[in-house]
Amino acid sequence: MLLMPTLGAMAADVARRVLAEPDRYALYSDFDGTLVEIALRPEDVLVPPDLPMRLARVRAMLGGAFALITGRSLREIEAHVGDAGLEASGLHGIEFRFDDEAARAPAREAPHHLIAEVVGIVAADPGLRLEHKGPILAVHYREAPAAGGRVKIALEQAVAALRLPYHLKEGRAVVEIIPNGTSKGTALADFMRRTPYVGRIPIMIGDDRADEDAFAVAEAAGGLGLKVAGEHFRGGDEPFRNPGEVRAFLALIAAGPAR
Ligand SMILES: O=P(O)(O)OC[C@H]1O[C@H](O[C@H]2O[C@H](CO)[C@@H](O)[C@H](O)[C@H]2O)[C@H](O)[C@@H](O)[C@@H]1O
Repeated sequence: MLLMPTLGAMAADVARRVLAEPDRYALYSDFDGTLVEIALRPEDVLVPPDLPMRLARVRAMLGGAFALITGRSLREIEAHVGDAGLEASGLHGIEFRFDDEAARAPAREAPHHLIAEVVGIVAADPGLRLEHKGPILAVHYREAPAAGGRVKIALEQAVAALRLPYHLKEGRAVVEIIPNGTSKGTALADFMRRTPYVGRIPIMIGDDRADEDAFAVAEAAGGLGLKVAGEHFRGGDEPFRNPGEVRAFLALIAAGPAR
């Protein structure tokens, strides 16, 4: 028998509404901290073996209107969940994969002088880790929690001194340097203009600061931003208490309406 966490009232209500009228809704989900539990290092995340199949079923239930919106690269996401037939945006709105077209070419690499500065900052502080994602540089301090404040200041100073069109986005024990112009909000807006997402009520699920940009776009369009509790959202009233509950919510939708 499959043991699933009990869903909170709000998540259960949203699942009921989606199952009653699947053609009215478009669902979007973040990956880390939302579909999978946070791990010490990005490469350590554990993906439940049935997750890719569940994601594909949710997509089928919603007539295709289900996409991942993540800060990871699409290559990384595929390494973890396969392609699961999913449409997705990676790198905070820089990359996309749609069914009807090849992945858009990733944006240019971060400039060499920025990379050199950031490599220096990371090398000076034991426990920091640089995740080089092409256009985006992410500095992780999960293994050196006390370094978070000074890392942010050092990265801010580097971007300002080099006068680059980049901004910082703080995440869960990470600070990312991201080219200006895209976010998870622009990614969600991009999906909302396309078939089959267009005209549907958007529901975004996420656990982090970057997801708030997508929540704002979803809510402005009459939809919902559903928070997952963790280091960032800690109000105690989040619709999801952990990624296990998100997976249970998706499993309910994947199973379809009770007959
Ligand atoms: O948008 P997401 O799918 O939530 O991705 C956000 C960032 O997630 C990854 O870092 C986070 O998860 C790691 C694994 O659990 C954890 O070790 C780290 O502390 C978290 O910040 C990923 O490495 C980043 O590239 C993503 O932007």
